[in-house]
Amino acid sequence: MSESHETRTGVPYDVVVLGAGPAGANVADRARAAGLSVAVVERELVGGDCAYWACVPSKALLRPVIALADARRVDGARQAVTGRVDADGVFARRNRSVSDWDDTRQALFLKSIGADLFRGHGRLDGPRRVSVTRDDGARQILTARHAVAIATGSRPALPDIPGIAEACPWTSRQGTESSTVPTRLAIIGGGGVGIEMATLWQGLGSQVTLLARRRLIPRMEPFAGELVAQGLRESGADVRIGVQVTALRRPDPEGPVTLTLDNGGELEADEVLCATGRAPATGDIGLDTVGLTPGSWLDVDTTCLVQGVDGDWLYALGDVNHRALLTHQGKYQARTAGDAIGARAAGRPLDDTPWGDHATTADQHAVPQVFFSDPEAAAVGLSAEQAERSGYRIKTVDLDFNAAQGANLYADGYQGHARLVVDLDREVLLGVTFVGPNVSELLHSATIAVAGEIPLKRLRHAIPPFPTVSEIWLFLLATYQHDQETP
Ligand SMILES: Cc1cc2nc3c(=O)[nH]c(=O)nc-3n(C[C@H](O)[C@H](O)[C@H](O)COP(=O)(O)OP(=O)(O)OC[C@H]3O[C@@H](n4cnc5c(N)ncnc54)[C@H](O)[C@@H]3O)c2cc1C
Ligand SMILES: NC(=O)c1ccc[n+]([C@@H]2O[C@H](COP(=O)([O-])OP(=O)(O)OC[C@H]3O[C@@H](n4cnc5c(N)ncnc54)[C@H](O)[C@@H]3O)[C@@H](O)[C@H]2O)c1
Repeated sequence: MSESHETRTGVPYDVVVLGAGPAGANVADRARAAGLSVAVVERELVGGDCAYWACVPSKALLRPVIALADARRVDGARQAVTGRVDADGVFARRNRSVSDWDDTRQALFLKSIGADLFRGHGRLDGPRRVSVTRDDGARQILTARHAVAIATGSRPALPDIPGIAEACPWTSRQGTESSTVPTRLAIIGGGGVGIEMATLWQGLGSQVTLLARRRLIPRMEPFAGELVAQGLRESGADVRIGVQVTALRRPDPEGPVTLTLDNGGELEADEVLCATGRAPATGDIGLDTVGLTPGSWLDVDTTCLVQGVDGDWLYALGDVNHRALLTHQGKYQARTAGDAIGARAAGRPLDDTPWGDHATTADQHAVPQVFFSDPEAAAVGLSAEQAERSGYRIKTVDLDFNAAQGANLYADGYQGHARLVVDLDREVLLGVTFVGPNVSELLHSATIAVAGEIPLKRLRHAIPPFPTVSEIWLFLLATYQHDQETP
């Protein structure tokens, strides 16, 4: 074996973290705060997909598109907006937001907390051991006295459509890193990636066609997808719902791509973007060496311990456990698991009862999510359908936002809709959904109400300031009270 392929064995740590995305960095931080030594293994960029190819660049790209649309909704401002979005300016903003895909600052964060960074591909090598293979082939073994935390995230899942390889489709990677605006962009999939990509590329000047098998953003209330589809159509996008792509053709790699549709039609585009979900990044991380199935999502308990592995040492956080594929939930899991690792290492008892210090209870009851489309769609907790399926006795309260004067002052003819899902037995909120301009900033109030299980009688005393978009709370709660009092 050559010098560069030498295997150095047994560098000992308390905790080894696989993957330095938001989940990995946060578990490292909490484990260090508990006084444990920590190694973090990263094969690409410290910061993960979120920082370079997902949340951060997509929101940096979307913000100018939505800022312009917001200005056009206000008489007086509208007249001052005469041009289109400047794509080069938007790309420059995106490049700054991802530090030109340079992770120096994020790596310095790991250094500042006292974690050691190992660059290379990490794999489990039996219980409590991780091998790291560098790009030059050198291999090193790290051992973990207390815990290994898998935070390797997810990757785009491509659909099994004939011609997919020849078509060289974009995924969210190209959708967030491209600095070229395709003249015609076809997007397959109507989930979060599909609607955000449609909003931003239509805003940047592409002619977008969004193809969805079912309704848009189907995990939210049905009205959310309907209003987002309406907004996309008003911006000029072609939104087709109930359509399947059955084949793709791109005979000339430099030429256009043709999509065959199940309704017999064809569609030609310059690029096609697959926004068809995610697969776990667990195919090549040595799961078989600890008795787990490579390529599977990792099932975890409330402290994020992986199920089916003996000895309380293997944790999985973030996308890889498939609980909620969101940065803020991954970070929450990582903080909770980091504290649990610290407690177990010190022999302290855990509080893993619901809402305890070492329980990720919010993953089950109060996951907030915002889609930064135009209008924005924001929801926390259960939709009415999910609540009914879970056996709750519920009442829904629905209102258009124009009930609130604050909304009408925020935007002329503010269009949006809100829904409360009330648990009638306890009179607390199970879920809240808002759709409309800038509702993203309303959502945390709803998350506090849902996670805090605040009785509606008390919530009535939380007065929204006049005249803000938040006034919608006043009208929603008054409507509920009126309906309860009216026989
Ligand atoms: C287009 C898009 C937009 C999104 N927008 C939002 C949003 O606005 N808000 C939100 O909350 N969520 C958003 N998400 C979801 C969010 O990006 C993920 O939930 C989040 O990135 C998950 O964090 P993570 O730490 O689990 O994984 P990641 O961020 O994927 O990080 C995993 C890290 O592990 C590394 N790694 C993988 N395998 C190995 C290995 N074997 N060895 C060493 N390192 C390895 C990877 O290189 C990567 O750096 C978006 C997703 C997409 C695709
Ligand atoms: N702002 C945000 O919070 C945000 C934004 C984007 C993505 N995300 C997260 O990233 C994850 C991935 O997003 P996503 O939109 O890729 O996945 P998704 O699972 O949310 O949506 C994928 C959609 O593609 C459809 N689909 C799958 N195969 C298809 C096929 N062959 N043909 C047509 N449609 C097909 C599915 O029915 C589904 O509606 C999600 O879990 C989401 O929560 C979050």
